[in-house]
Amino acid sequence: MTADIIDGKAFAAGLRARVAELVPAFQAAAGRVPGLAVVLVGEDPASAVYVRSKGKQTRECGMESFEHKLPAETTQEALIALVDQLNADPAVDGILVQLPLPKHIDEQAVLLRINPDKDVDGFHPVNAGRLATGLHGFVPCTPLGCLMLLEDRLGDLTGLDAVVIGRSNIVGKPMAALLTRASATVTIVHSRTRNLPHYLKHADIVVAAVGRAHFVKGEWLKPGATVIDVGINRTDAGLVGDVDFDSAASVAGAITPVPGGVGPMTIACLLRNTLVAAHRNAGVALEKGVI
Ligand SMILES: Nc1nc(=O)c2c([nH]1)NC[C@@H]1CN(c3ccc(C(=O)N[C@@H](CCC(=O)O)C(=O)O)cc3)C=[N+]21
Repeated sequence: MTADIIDGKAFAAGLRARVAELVPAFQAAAGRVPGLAVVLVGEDPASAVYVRSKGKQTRECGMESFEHKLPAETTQEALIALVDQLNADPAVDGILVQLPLPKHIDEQAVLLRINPDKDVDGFHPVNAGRLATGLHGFVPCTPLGCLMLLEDRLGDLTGLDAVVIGRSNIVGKPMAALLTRASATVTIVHSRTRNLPHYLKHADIVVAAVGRAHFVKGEWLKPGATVIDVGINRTDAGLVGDVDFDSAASVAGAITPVPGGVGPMTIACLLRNTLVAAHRNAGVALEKGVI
């Protein structure tokens, strides 16, 4: 193995510490701490683990966590009524409705109901539009975390060739928008791309978000590439990414592990977005670039 391991877990801990440092000044100015509401519908065990860990890390940063656990048979109307209640609650700065939702609920209808200024996931079309047009808004946490790791490793990304594998609204598309904003040259490839290795051969940066275990092979990579693995695939061998780690690590210059790479950054960026939301919602200034 020749690649450096990008320690997302350590970077995320540092980001959470910076969030925690900024909470007291907000509290002094606003007379309250930032609040994050997390809504979980149903009993999916993996989702329950994430929600617990979000609540714990929110409190550890000195912010308030409001956890709403609803039964799997909750109606869309009842869920939307809860979103309305959270939209109207001045103690709630950020709202996260854990995905996926049960089949009988229209996910888009629920996400559309969240006040875009409390949409710390950045999933509302208004925030997708703000990102696409260069306005202030909320950027989805996973791609934001990936960008932070890339800039920490590479500094200025101007002119670098970046390939994003995957075109989801949650990762691929916002990742491409962020890299474009950072002046990288961006290619999006996906399941229907012909000759995917052809595109990877020139990529200085690869972000893999395909949802298929061990999909990206080391032999496809440009030597020295920086590889960000967004995959979380549960296999018999445990949690693995979308990148074939062993072969990739012998070609790449740097690579994120799974676990301990992008996953912890997602939650840290959620707390970061909640802190930013609180400042905006309360009209308290936050120094530019401080977080
Ligand atoms: N509205 C919404 N927003 C989300 O941000 C959201 C969601 N729904 N639904 C599910 C996905 C998944 N997700 C992860 C967060 C942290 C880790 C994480 O910390 N992973 C650890 C390992 C955790 C483990 O061992 O299972 C790691 O990679 O090191 C993973 C995945 C957020 N999601």
